Amino acid sequence: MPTFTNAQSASGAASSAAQFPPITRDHILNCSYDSWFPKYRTSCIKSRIIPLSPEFIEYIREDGIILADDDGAEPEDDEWESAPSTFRPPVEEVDSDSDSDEEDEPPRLPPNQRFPELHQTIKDKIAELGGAVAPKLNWTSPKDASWISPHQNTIKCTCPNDIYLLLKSSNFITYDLEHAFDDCTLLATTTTSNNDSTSSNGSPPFKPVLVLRSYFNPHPAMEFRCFVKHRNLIGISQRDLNFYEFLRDLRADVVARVSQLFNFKLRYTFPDGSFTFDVYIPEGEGGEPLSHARLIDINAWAPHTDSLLFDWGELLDMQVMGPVLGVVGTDEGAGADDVDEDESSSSEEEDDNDEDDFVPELRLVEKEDPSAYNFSSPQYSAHKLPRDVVDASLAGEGGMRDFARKWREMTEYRENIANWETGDKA
Ligand SMILES: Nc1ncnc2c1ncn2[C@@H]1O[C@H](COP(=O)(O)OP(=O)(O)OP(=O)(O)O)[C@@H](O)[C@H]1O
Ligand SMILES: [Mg+2]
Repeated sequence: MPTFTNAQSASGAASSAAQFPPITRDHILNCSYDSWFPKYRTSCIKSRIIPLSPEFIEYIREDGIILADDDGAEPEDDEWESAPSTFRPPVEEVDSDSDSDEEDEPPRLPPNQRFPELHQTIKDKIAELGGAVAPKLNWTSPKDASWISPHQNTIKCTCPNDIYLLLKSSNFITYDLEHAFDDCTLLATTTTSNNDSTSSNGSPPFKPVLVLRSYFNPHPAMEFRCFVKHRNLIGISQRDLNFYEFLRDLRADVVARVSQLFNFKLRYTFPDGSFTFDVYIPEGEGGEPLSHARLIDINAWAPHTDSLLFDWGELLDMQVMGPVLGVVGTDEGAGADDVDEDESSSSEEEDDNDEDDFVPELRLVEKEDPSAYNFSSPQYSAHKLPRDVVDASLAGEGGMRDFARKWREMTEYRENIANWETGDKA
């Protein structure tokens, strides 16, 4: 969900100056997976939504990574045995062996002891979804942490520990917990709080959920982000900003499949008139080049949503017709619920052939397009760790273990030097 400089499009820089209509907490909440998935279930990837307890959120937030120890995996050597389920990145923290004025914290328990029911539910849901899932929280997936995955640089998870490792290693996930409402320009009138993302008792001001989606191998060329303004589909952009020659021949089919999903499902039913949605379009069957578009995600019409090959400025300036017949109001201004269910269900199947429809522009990366080459660094590189870590993770469990040992030696060596220099020899 968040945009970060290295992941942004070449046009992204201009978006900061763009004038967005007021953004409310409802606009953001309407894009939370649990808000829209039940309504569009038949167009989505098979998913399960698991409400998260405060203990789980605390676990995700805290430093250090303690994984469950109930998966039956036996440590292979003594080094690993000394730290069977704990791997701590080098964060600033007090060494438990060193003298400290601070009170000793009680030892942290692994997830299977800390929130056993939730841990079991996650196991059960993974099994229900066929044994492999792609996780996310309400808005955001941990795609910046795929480097640490044991499943070849993907967000594929086959056990709860895979999920914990991804969630705890991801900076993007922190966005959901700490910054989800940062873009809001209108404060909630019914609460005394500002748009802080934590309430006075420290829990998020929304119902945190873990979303598990049945895992498949998406072809990145067939992922698109679609922009909706005043209930008109105005633009479609490739999500993966590489050049794919074969997409040229599929232009008309891509627009047709996206329009079909939009007109039949989303257009009059989504609570806001302006939003973006992400789709995946699988290969077709029976002579059809493409199958139905699947809804992957819905994102707010807000600066934190990456506009990819469009510029937010041009999307905001684009002139579209006013409210479409049968829809009451638009999302201009504070109101978010501008269509009710009765209206939406009656008009859902009727408008595929609206003659006055805005023709959406499909933007693809062209062969000589600087967008494809403008990235001096790969996506999410700002969130990656040193090459050593990546190599270690790619080398599988053994590689990570070896890396953990080297890391430990390195930090111990540094601590010894530091202690020695301050005269506090270890
Ligand atoms: N079920 C799935 N199986 C495999 N990969 C998936 C699945 N669902 C999503 N993905 C991959 O994960 C990527 C990110 O998913 P998603 O769009 O839900 O994350 P996000 O954090 O909301 O992204 P953004 O910040 O761009 O809005 C998708 O582009 C897709 O490549
Ligand atoms: Mg998203």
